[in-house]
Amino acid sequence: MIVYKIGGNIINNPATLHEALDFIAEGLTPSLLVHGGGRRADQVLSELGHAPRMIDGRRITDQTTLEIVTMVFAGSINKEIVAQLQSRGNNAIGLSGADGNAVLARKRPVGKVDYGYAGDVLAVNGALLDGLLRLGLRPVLCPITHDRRGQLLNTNADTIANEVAKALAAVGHEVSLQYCFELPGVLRDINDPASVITLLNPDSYANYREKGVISAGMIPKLDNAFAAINAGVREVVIGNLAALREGAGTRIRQH
Ligand SMILES: Nc1ncnc2c1ncn2[C@@H]1O[C@H](COP(=O)(O)OP(=O)(O)O)[C@@H](O)[C@H]1O
Ligand SMILES: CC(=O)N[C@@H](CCC(=O)OP(=O)(O)O)C(=O)O
Repeated sequence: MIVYKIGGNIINNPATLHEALDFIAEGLTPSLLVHGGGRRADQVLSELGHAPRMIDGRRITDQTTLEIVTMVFAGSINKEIVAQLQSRGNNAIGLSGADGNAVLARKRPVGKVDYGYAGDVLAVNGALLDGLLRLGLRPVLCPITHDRRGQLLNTNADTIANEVAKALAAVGHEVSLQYCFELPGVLRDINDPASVITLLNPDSYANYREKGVISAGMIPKLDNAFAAINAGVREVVIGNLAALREGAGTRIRQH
């Protein structure tokens, strides 16, 4: 089983989005899709005069931001992707974390940083996702979660992908988690697409992070990737569409 995650830069470029959806729709292995859309949310927030704020790749989500990102992630992006998959013969079904209690979260406690309405995942409804897959549906999850007390929350999409992969691994599936973004992998030099780090383990990750080689949105992506591997997900691959097609990109190892 494959859990695909497509990120903000893929979604913002119609050509790459269509290419990614072609690739996902063609696959014969059962799969789920988790999407982000951080770039689109940034644009809409700015257009509405509400400046986006991020720390370490995670959004500070105040009440107005939550309302806007819900419209963007659970509304337009999720429904556009579902409609595009339908046009490719895939019976896709769009879900926020509140739908079918797919992803239960709790508001992140205020620590050094107050992230506002950011959700930390408590549980993924693996039985629901498994059931939808058995019906021949392709679940498409957006990064809006809920706390079961009526509060919607904003959760990093990489985290959702990782939690979904872990939940499916926990019910006995062999899961490959594939993060599709705009670069051919994690790079030693962000300006050199040929500098792909083909294998990362916790030590080399810590080292690259210390040197500032790995930063911004790549930090939650890799934190999640290591958490997934430690929880029984068979493989995690990070790369662009070409890399994923060829089995290239960056692979995450436990040691
Ligand atoms: N060493 C690195 N290699 C590749 N990308 C990196 C690296 N360090 C930081 N990044 C940044 O991480 C970003 C990917 O994270 P993010 O924007 O959250 O991804 P997504 O497109 O999946 O939403 C890249 O666009 C890049 O700017
Ligand atoms: C809490 C938090 O940071 N949520 C993310 C959810 C979207 C996301 O993760 O989108 P990408 O995959 O495109 O980065 C955000 O609001 O941007």
